[in-house]
Amino acid sequence: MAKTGQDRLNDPFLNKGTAFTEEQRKKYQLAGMLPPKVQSLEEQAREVYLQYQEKSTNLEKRIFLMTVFNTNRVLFFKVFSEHVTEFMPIVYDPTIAETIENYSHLFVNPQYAAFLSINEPDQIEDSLKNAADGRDIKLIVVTDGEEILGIGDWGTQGVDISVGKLMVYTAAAGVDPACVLPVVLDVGTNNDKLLNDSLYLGNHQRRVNGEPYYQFVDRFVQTVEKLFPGLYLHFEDFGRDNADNILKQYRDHILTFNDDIQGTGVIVLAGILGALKISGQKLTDQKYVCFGAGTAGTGIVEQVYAEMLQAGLQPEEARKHFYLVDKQGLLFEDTPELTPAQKPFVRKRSEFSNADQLKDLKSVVQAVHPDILVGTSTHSGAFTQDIVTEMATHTERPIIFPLSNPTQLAEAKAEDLIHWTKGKALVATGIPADPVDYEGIKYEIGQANNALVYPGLGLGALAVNAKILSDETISVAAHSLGGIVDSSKPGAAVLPPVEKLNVFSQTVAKAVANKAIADHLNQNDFQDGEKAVAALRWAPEYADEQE
Ligand SMILES: NC(=O)c1ccc[n+]([C@@H]2O[C@H](COP(=O)([O-])OP(=O)(O)OC[C@H]3O[C@@H](n4cnc5c(N)ncnc54)[C@H](O)[C@@H]3O)[C@@H](O)[C@H]2O)c1
Ligand SMILES: O=C(O)C[C@H](O)C(=O)O
Ligand SMILES: [Mn+2]
Repeated sequence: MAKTGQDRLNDPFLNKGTAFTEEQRKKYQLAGMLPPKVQSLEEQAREVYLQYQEKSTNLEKRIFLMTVFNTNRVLFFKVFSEHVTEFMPIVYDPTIAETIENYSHLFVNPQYAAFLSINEPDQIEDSLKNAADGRDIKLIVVTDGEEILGIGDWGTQGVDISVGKLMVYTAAAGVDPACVLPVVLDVGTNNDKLLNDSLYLGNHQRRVNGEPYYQFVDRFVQTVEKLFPGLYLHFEDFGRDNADNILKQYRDHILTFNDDIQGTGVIVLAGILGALKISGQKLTDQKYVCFGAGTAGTGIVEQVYAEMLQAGLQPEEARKHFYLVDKQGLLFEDTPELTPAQKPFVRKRSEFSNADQLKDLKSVVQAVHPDILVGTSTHSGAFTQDIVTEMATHTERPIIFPLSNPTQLAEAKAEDLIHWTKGKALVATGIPADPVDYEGIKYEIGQANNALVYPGLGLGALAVNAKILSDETISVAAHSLGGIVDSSKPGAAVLPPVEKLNVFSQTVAKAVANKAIADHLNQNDFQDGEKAVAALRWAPEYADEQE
C-alpha cells in the first residue's frame, strides 16, 4: 500500500520535513502539511544548530537532539557531522549516563529499539522483526544493562547505550542508520532504585543469571544470525563475567565484538604506542599496572600483552611486565575470587618481601615502580598526587590513563596529572578533556575511548562481510591510528583528536578491511579495502526519489 503523506512525515528514515520540494509535496500527499517555505538540508541543519544552542543544560541539548533523531535521521546526522567534537559528549559519554539513569522518567520514544524479555523467549524472533520493520539489519549493538559505563546495573534503561553507540557508528564512520538495530536483553535488574520505582519500564524482577541467562543469550544470538545474514554483533556493557564468557563462546563462530574488552583494548594500546612514540621508549621495557582488572582492564592487558608477543617477547617473559590491582589489592596466585581473565597475569608472592602489604595502589606503585598506569576501576580520584609523584620519581615519562567513565568516576583529572608531574606525564582520559596549559606548553589530551575505534572497526569488517573478527584484524586497527599525531610537537597528544574522528575512522576501516582480505576472512568480492569501505559508507544526504 502506498505511503501517505503522514506516513512519510512520521518515518524518520523517509522524512525530509521542510526539504520536501513543492512537487514532492504534491506527489506524496504532503500538500498543506508543512510550512510553505522549502528549505535545503543545509538550511535545516543551520536552524537545528541554532535551536540546539538555545538549550541551557547538556541534558536538554541531548533531549532536543533525540527529537531531531526521532524525526529525521538525515538531518540529525548532517548536524552531528558538522559538530562532531561538540556533540560527542552530548549524544554519547558522559551525558548519555544521565539519560540512562533517568530513562523511564524521560521516555517518549523507543527509537526503533528491540526490547527482549527473558520472560518471553518465544517472542525474540517476532520482536526483532517488529523493530527491524523490514529493514536490512547489518549491525546490532546489544546490552543487558548490567554494567553501564561505570554506573552499574540499569536494567532495560541500558537500551540507551545501544542507541547512543549506534549513533556514533554513523556519525564517526558513516554506517547507514537504516541498517542498525539497538537491542536490550531485559533479564531483570538488581538495582533497587529501579525495582522500587513504579515508573521503571523494565521487568520488575531480580536479574536472572547462570544457565537460564546463557540459554536466553544463545536464543538471541541464534535468532539474529538467522534473521540478519552478514550481521556484525556488538556486545556492550555486560557484567564482568558474562562479557568474557559470551565473547569466548561466539567470537570464533560469528562476526562479533565486545567493545569494553576489545574496543577498549585497541584504543588504549594505540594510546600507549602514541605515548611511546613521544617518549622514544620501547613497549617491552615498560612495567604496566592495571588498576581495576575487570572487563575493560583485562581486555586492555590482553591487547598490550599480545603486542609484547608481537614485539618478540616469550609469553612468560611478557607476562612479567603486568601487575593487576583489583579490590583485593595486587593479584597473586592465591588471591581469592580471581576471574578467568585475571588468572594469566597473577604474580608470585615470593617476588615481594612485603607481599601481604600490597593491598592498595600506593603500596603497589612503591613496590613496582610502574611506567604505565591504566585506571578502569570506577574508583573516582584513585590516582592521588602522592601516587602520581611516586610513579614519576621512577620513570621519565609516566604513561597515566584514568579511563573510568562517566566524568565523576575518573581516577584523576588530566590537568592534575600534568601539573603533578611537571608536564612529564603522557595522559589519556576516558571522557573528553580540555588541553592543559603548563609552563608555556599546551598539552593536548587524547581521549582513550573505544568510540575512537569501534566505528571504523565495524565499518571495515562489514565492508568485506568478514567471517569473524580475528585478533590480527583487531591489532591492525590499533596500529592504523599511529602516525596521525605529530609526536614531535611539544605537548602532543597520544591519540588523534576527536575532531578528526570521521577521517581516522575511515583509516581504521580501510586497514581492517584490507587485513580481513589478506587473511581470507572476507566473504564478498572486494579485493581492495578502500573501495569496499567507500562502497558501504553512508553520507547524510537526502536520497534521490524513491517510492
Ligand atoms: N575509556 C573507555 O573506552 C572505557 C571502556 C570500557 C570501560 N571504561 C570504564 O572503565 C570502568 C570499568 O568498566 P568495566 O566494564 O571494566 O567494569 P568492571 O566492573 O568489569 O570492572 C571494574 C573493575 O574494577 C574493580 N574495582 C572496583 N572498585 C575498585 C577499587 N576501589 N579498587 C580496585 N579495583 C576496583 C572491580 O572489582 C572490577 O574488577 C567504567 O568506569 C567504564 O566506564 C572505559
Ligand atoms: O561508553 C563509553 O564511553 C566507553 C566504554 O564503553 C564504557 O563502558 O565506558
Ligand atoms: Mn562500555
